[in-house]
Amino acid sequence: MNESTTPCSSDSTAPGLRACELRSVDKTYQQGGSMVQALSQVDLTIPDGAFVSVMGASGSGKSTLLHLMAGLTRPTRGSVIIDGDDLSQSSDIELTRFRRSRIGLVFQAFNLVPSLSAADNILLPLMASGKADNTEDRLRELAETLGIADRLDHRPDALSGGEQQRVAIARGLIADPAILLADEPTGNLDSKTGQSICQTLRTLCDTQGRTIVMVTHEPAVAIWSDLVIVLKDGQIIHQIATKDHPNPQSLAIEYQTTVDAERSTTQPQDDVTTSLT
Ligand SMILES: Nc1ncnc2c1ncn2[C@@H]1O[C@H](COP(=O)(O)OP(=O)(O)OP(=O)(O)O)[C@@H](O)[C@H]1O
Repeated sequence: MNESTTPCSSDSTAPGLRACELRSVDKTYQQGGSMVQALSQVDLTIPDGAFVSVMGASGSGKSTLLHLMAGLTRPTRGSVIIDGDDLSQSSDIELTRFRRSRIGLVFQAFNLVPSLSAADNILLPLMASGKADNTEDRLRELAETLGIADRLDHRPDALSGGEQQRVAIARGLIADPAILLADEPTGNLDSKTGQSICQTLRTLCDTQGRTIVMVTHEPAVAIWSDLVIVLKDGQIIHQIATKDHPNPQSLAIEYQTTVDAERSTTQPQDDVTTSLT
């Protein structure tokens, strides 16, 4: 199964509006004397307001896909269009400006500044672009939505892992970005805290129409999204509508069946190891 075009769509999204479009994207890295093809001929459209997960084995290209959407790297070939801007045509300065104003980034390791309060960490992207004036209402509103209104004066080391990730999500949203990109946002959290972060992301999508793209290895995390994109060897091999799955186990079975079917076309069944990571 190898779908050349993958139009993600979800019942909860408005038709026609596109937050993100990748057209015939290749990404090649130079590694020593050889080239590594991290992504190959990726076509993907993510509608405004969709919550999409990206799953795949280690090295399948998930982070590369996210980094391209964030403007952290450029495609070797093809176009990456975010909120109407073609990033492959942008200069370095334009890309930096784009990242600050149009992209929210959330990482597994939170990446908060230890010496700053939660409030200042959240406001950091606005400070960097000189737009931190009159942000008190926006800061309060976001902190209340994320359940950290009473933690704003604390530094990161006085916050739990879940609270730190909520601060990181608030920082990602403070500039009202076109897309929130999350790279394994629950990877450093216990499963209960991880589930509450997933629930918060779901609520942000449902109540504020946020477009979210999240890399995860966990079916129990991916089930919160609308659609799961499955990557293998730099190609999108399948998409899974989560509404077809009553629980993470059922989603895991479709994911694994897809990956195993791809494997069986390239190697004997006896060699197949079944792992979600
Ligand atoms: N900066 C880089 N230089 C050279 N090769 C790279 C670079 N970044 C990624 N790669 C290679 O590109 C391929 C895809 O990597 P990528 O990090 O996107 O995969 P991934 O699915 O996110 O993996 P993981 O789940 O382990 O984080 C891998 O073969 C990786 O070694």
